[in-house]
Amino acid sequence: MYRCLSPCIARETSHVSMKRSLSCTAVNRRREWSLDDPEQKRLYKLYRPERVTPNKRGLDLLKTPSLNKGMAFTLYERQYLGLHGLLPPAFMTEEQQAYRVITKLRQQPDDLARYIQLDGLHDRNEKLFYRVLCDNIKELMPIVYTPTVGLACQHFGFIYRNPKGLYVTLNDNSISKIYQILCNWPYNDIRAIVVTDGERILGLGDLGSYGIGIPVGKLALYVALAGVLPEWCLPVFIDCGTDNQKLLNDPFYTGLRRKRVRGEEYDRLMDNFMAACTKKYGQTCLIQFEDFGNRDAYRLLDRYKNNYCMFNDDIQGTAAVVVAGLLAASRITKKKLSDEKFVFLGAGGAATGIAEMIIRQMESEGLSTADAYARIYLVDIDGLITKNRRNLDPRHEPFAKDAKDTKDLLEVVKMVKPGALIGASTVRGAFTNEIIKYMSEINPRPIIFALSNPTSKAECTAEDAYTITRGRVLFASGSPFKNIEIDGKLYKPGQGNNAYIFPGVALGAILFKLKHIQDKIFLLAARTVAESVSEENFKYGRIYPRLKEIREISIKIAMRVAEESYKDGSATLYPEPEDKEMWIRSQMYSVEYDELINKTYNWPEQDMKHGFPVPVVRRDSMDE
Ligand SMILES: NC(=O)C1=CN([C@@H]2O[C@H](COP(=O)(O)OP(=O)(O)OC[C@H]3O[C@@H](n4cnc5c(N)ncnc54)[C@H](OP(=O)(O)O)[C@@H]3O)[C@@H](O)[C@H]2O)C=CC1
Ligand SMILES: CC(=O)C(=O)O
Ligand SMILES: [Mg+2]
Repeated sequence: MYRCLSPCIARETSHVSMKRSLSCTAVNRRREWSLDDPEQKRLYKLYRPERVTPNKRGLDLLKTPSLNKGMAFTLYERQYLGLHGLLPPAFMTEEQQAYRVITKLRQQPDDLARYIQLDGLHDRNEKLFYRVLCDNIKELMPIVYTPTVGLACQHFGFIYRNPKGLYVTLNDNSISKIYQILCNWPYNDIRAIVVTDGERILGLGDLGSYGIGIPVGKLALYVALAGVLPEWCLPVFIDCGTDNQKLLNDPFYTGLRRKRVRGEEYDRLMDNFMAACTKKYGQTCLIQFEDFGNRDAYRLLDRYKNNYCMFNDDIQGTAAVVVAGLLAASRITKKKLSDEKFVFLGAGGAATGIAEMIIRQMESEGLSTADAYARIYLVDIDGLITKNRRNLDPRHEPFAKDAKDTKDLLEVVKMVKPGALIGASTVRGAFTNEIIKYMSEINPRPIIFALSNPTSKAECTAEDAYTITRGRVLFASGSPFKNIEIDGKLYKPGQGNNAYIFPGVALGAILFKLKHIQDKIFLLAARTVAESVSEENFKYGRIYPRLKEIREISIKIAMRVAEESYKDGSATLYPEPEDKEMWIRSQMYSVEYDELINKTYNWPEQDMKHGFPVPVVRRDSMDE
């Protein structure tokens, strides 16, 4: 029985490093791992990974980022693996290397230079890249993710060095052609894809193929914030053209130089892509949709969500993180969500997704659906969404109000008197000082979320929100803001970003092999994040946990995903792990270098050349 399970759980690492990763760091604070414990030994044998010694040597090994350790290769490894003399004679531990990297990063002139340095490290030495990222998540998340990733995407043609994902274009519009492209990726056991067509990159609009930086950044967080193995991850850009004339004129542009295709041809490309991915990687390969334009985001989610293991992060992930923040805030305001009124600036994928999840939460608190809709006001580029509006999007219909048409946000806020004002509009500074002041006059603890990314698109700054309300605001922003001191009190603004949600949901979906991801999973994730907000966080006016806690939160989310998904039959990993936490932890990526040589293995004669073993794949003797 255990044997038949192994293909779905095999992973490329040594059992030595697995033992180390299980016993190391915060990952295992609650339960000490020991093979002396018969139950743990049983689980270890059940879930143990394949033992692989790399079949690479010499320069080839140094140029393989997943195996390269640079000057951390020991003398023994240098001799056995044909590296002797190829490296400077000194040795450096991974820790020393990480210190060298962070020191250099801090000396870079700006964030784009830091992004380029980290990108180069990612290309050369994967473990060290993740080690530095994990050890300095608060400092480096703004580099590999918003806001700097937005800047990197804008300059992508100029800074491009090495491919980090796959490009599927209109010229490959058949299942077999896309399948062939997938076969060109160096890893076969892909379990998670993040895909974009680049039409709405953060709040920066259509960046065409320069948008590939977003899937790359999101997947870096899969690894850093949820311990998903890098070799399971695949960033994909779907190139169907761009309507950004500046890019079409850009000599460095990396994508198809044509206007975006819409309609049937676009849909066929997306359908073929989904079919090719599942044909190659199986029905449980997770596909996260990221930064699609407004006209496609919801449409594609509705089209695929029941047939594939997929979700739209901007709609569902964002909804969950905002509801988490609102639930945490309700512990301070002492008001349930169903007691509040909400005004949204923006009515696109993010805002509508959030509004719909708030409705679900209000219903669970006992409010009728109609009453719940009545409490939410949406304002988009054409103003307040009212019943007078022609060609109303069916999704917006239940939110439309019997009210006067206006494009003036202050007027809407004065009319509604909301407890919470939420921005997902990409309009910098739309929450004017006057609006923030009014919010603080009508609420003892006004809730103001400026979610638009990157920082340059935020509806207001943290400084304005805290200063104008004299620190009473319950504030969150999509991109990070610096701490603020008012009247001698320190405020640490929280980041209302889907990065609290998607890594954990993905971890659960991947490890428990979900067929599809139901909406309720995101509400569970929201509650899990909200429960993780401590009184200590509140002390600094923050309604989200610290970024460095996300890895543990991801495990909790993954456990709840599993529990829920076994109940409704969407989890397909069998036998069902009894101890789900142990199973999750045992599968997570360790940033510590693996030992590349199996010292206990008795090398047979035919595997020896010049007195050294030729590294080959071997099963570890523990199984025998
Ligand atoms: N913090 C987080 O985790 C996340 C943040 N975001 C950010 O939220 C923003 C929006 O994302 P998303 O909803 O997916 O994008 P969409 O393009 O789907 O929606 C943008 C919305 O803003 C509206 N809008 C544009 N200009 C104005 C204006 N001048 N006044 C009022 N409304 C306006 C648009 O109206 P219309 O449709 O009429 O043009 C549309 O409803 C982005 O900046 C994105 O980076 C997104 C996901 C997660
Ligand atoms: C955070 C994110 O997903 C966005 O801004 O699009
Ligand atoms: Mg996004």
